[in-house]
Amino acid sequence: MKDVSWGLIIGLTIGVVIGVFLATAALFCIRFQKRRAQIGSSSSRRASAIPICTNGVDTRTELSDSTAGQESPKFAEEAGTSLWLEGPQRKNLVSVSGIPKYCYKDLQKATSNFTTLLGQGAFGTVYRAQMSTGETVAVKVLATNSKQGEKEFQAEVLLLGRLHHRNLVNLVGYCAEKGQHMLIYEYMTHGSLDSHLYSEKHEALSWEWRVTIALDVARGLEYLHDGVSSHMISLQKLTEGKKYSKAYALLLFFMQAVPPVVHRDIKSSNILLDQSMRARVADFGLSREEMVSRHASNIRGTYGYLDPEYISSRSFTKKSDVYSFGVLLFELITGRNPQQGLMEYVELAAINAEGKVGWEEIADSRLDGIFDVPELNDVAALAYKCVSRISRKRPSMRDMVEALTHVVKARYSKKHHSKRSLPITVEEESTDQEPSDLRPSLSEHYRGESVDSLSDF
Ligand SMILES: Nc1ncnc2c1ncn2[C@@H]1O[C@H](COP(=O)(O)OP(=O)(O)OP(=O)(O)O)[C@@H](O)[C@H]1O
Repeated sequence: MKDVSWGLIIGLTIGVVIGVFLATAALFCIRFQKRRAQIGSSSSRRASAIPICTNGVDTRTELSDSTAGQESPKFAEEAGTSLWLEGPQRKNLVSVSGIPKYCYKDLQKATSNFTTLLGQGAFGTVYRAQMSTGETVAVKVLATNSKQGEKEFQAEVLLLGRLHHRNLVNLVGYCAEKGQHMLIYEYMTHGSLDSHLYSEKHEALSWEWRVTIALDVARGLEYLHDGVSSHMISLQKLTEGKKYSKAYALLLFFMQAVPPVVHRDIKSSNILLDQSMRARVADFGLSREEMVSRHASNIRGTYGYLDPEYISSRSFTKKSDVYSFGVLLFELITGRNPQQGLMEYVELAAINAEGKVGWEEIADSRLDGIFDVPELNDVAALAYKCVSRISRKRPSMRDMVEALTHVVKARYSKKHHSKRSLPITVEEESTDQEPSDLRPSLSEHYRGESVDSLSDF
C-alpha cells in the first residue's frame, strides 16, 4: 500500500512537472513568434538590411548595425531569435547560430576586390568593407595555410557568435566560400590602441582616457572569463522594468550563456577603439594552433606579454590573461612597448616604488606630467599585482573591474567635491553597464584637454 502511494506521488509529480514544462515551452513559442514578428516589422534606429547568403540563395535579412554592441541589446536578440526560428533556414547552421552568412561576391565588391587593406595579423589579412547597405565592417580573411577544417571553423563561428559585449569587437557574420574562411567584425573606426600609444600620427592619450580604456578592457575580459555569471546580471537587467517576462528573459539567457573563454593574446594591438574611442578586446575565441611565439617553441602568445608561469608550466589559465592585462596597464602608464624591455623597466621602478608610491617616475613622457599622482600610483600598484610571478596571487578580472571602477569613482568624487550639485550614479554601475558619467567626455581623450565636464557620450 505504502509502495503504491509512493508510486502514485512520484508519478503525479513527474506528470505535473512535464505538464508545466510543456505549457511553458508552448508559451515560449508563442512569445517568440510574436517577438519575431515585432522585430521583423520594427524599423530599429540602427537596423539595416544586409544581403545574406542562405543555401546559396541571396536573401535579405534584418540585422542590427554592428556598432550597436551592448549599447543596444537588439543585435544579440535579433540574431538569437529572429533568425533562429526562420523556417527555410532551420537546417542551416547560420539560422541555428543566428550568425549571418555573407556572400563572397558581396564581400569582394565591398572590399574593392580585397584591396582595402587594414592590416595583417597571425590569423590572416583584415580588410575594410563598405557594404551596399552603407554599413562598414572589417573582414578577416583567415590564412589559407591554416590547419583548421570546415567543422572547426563552424565551431569557432558558433562560439564567437555567442559572445556579445560592448567591450568586445563582436562578430557580425562569416563567409565560407571558394575555399576561403572569413570572419566579419564590427569596424573599429579609431584603430588599435598601440597605434595611439606609439604612433606620432595620433595625439597622446590623456591619463584619464588611459584609465577609461583600462576599465573597458577589464570589462571585456571579465565578460570572457566569467561569461555565464556576467549573464546573470544581464538576466537581472532583462527583467528590470518588465521589459521582458522572467520566463522569456530566462530563455534568452540560456540561449546566450557561453562557456568561459581565455583570450591568450592580450596586447595593445588587440585592443581596438570604436567611434566613441571606447576600447574593445579583439581576436578572442580564435584557435591558436598556429600562433606560436617566435621566441620559444610550443609557446603561444606574444613575447613581452607572456605569463612566466605559463612558460614554465605550459598551462594557460585566466590568470595568464590577467598577467598580460597587467603588462597592458604598464604600457598605458609608461607608453613603452613590452617587446622593448618594459617589464625590466617596471621591475627597476618597483624597487623604488615599494609597491604603492613613486610610480610616477615611470609615467609616459607624452603625458607631459598631466596626471593625478595618487591615481597613477593606484593603477600601477594594481598592475603590479597582475604581473605577480605567482599566478594565484594575481587578482581576477572581476577584482580588476571593481578596483579600476573605484579609482574612477574616487577621481570623480574628488573633482566634484566642491560641485555637489552633480549626482554620482554609483548604482548605475555593473559589469556590463557603463556608468557613463564616470567617463571623460569624447573631446577629452587627448592629453592636456580639460576633464571638468563629465558629460555623456
Ligand atoms: N574590427 C576591426 N576594425 C578595424 N580595424 C581592424 C579590425 N580588426 C583588425 N583590424 C586591424 O587590422 C590589422 C590586423 O589585425 P589582426 O587582428 O589580424 O592582427 P594583429 O592584432 O595586428 O596581430 P596578431 O594577429 O598577431 O594579434 C590591425 O592593424 C588591426 O588594427
